Amino acid sequence: MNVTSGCLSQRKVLIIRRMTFLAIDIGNTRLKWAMYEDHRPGAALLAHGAEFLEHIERLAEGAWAGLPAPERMLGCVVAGETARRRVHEQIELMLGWNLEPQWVVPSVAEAGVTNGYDHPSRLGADRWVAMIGARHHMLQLGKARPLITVMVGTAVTVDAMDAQGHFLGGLIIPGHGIMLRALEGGTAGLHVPTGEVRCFPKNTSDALTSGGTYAIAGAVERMYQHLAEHCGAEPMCIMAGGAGWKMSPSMTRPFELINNLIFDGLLVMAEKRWG
Ligand SMILES: Nc1ncnc2c1ncn2[C@@H]1O[C@H](COP(=O)(O)OP(=O)(O)OP(=O)(O)O)[C@@H](O)[C@H]1O
Ligand SMILES: CC(C)(CO)[C@@H](O)C(=O)NCCC(=O)O
Ligand SMILES: [K+]
Repeated sequence: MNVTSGCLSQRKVLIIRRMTFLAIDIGNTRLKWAMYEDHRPGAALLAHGAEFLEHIERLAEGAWAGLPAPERMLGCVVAGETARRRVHEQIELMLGWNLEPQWVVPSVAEAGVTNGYDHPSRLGADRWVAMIGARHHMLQLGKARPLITVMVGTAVTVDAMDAQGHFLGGLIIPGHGIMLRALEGGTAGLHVPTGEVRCFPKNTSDALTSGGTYAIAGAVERMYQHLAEHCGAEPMCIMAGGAGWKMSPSMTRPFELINNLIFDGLLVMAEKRWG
């Protein structure tokens, strides 16, 4: 009898403390989502997935069907108002989900990071969230240093923060895919298969693939130099994005590859918002 009631009350506590959290990242090409057991860094991942933007309408009947109802949701969107509205529609279709969707708007300061952009709210929400996630990672690993956050996706961004967590500014460059498509579209004779990254490319395929890769690696190297000189200290570098690993062999400085940087940033922000 005692044992049974003990189990029951334990179960009750578990149910009360459940704060399931849905994180959504609407990028330039794909929507990525992740369901966590709680809205704090390190929370257990319950489920995750990705959909091309043209397939957002599949979410409610597809990947989200059968998921536990999230208690809260925080998202990050760079794909524009229409994509955001289409996601709201999917959330509304979910039976039993009673969510007030919240979306990150870059501000002057959040979660220990300050924003040096001329117009702070015009900074891409993905860059803001990634920097907050990256700084959280750095502080967990050790002491505060200048920090470069690189995101390798449809576009590439290289963002610099000083050791105090002030965002100094950053670079936006075309992603590898856009660079190659621009060359294919803008020249008469460049239609070749993907090549290898080489120091001295001797065919068109290798020349294009290496050119794109070293354009990205070179931008990171330059930002590293700017930030090291500005701060008088060696920066740490954190790299994220689906194609980050492809850049690894071509990078010139030590860096850390982090898989779910945007989700990590959203978890940090969610904990600050909701405790
Ligand atoms: N060898 C490579 N080196 C660097 N980048 C690459 C390479 N191959 C592909 N990419 C880039 O990686 C991108 C895919 O990365 P990822 O999956 O993070 O992006 P996505 O989810 O499609 O983009 P977004 O988050 O902007 O929606 C492609 O768009 C391409 O530009
Ligand atoms: C630069 C991208 C496209 C990278 O995803 C995104 O962060 C964005 O749309 N930014 C808005 C412009 C800016 O950050 O200055
Ligand atoms: K609903």
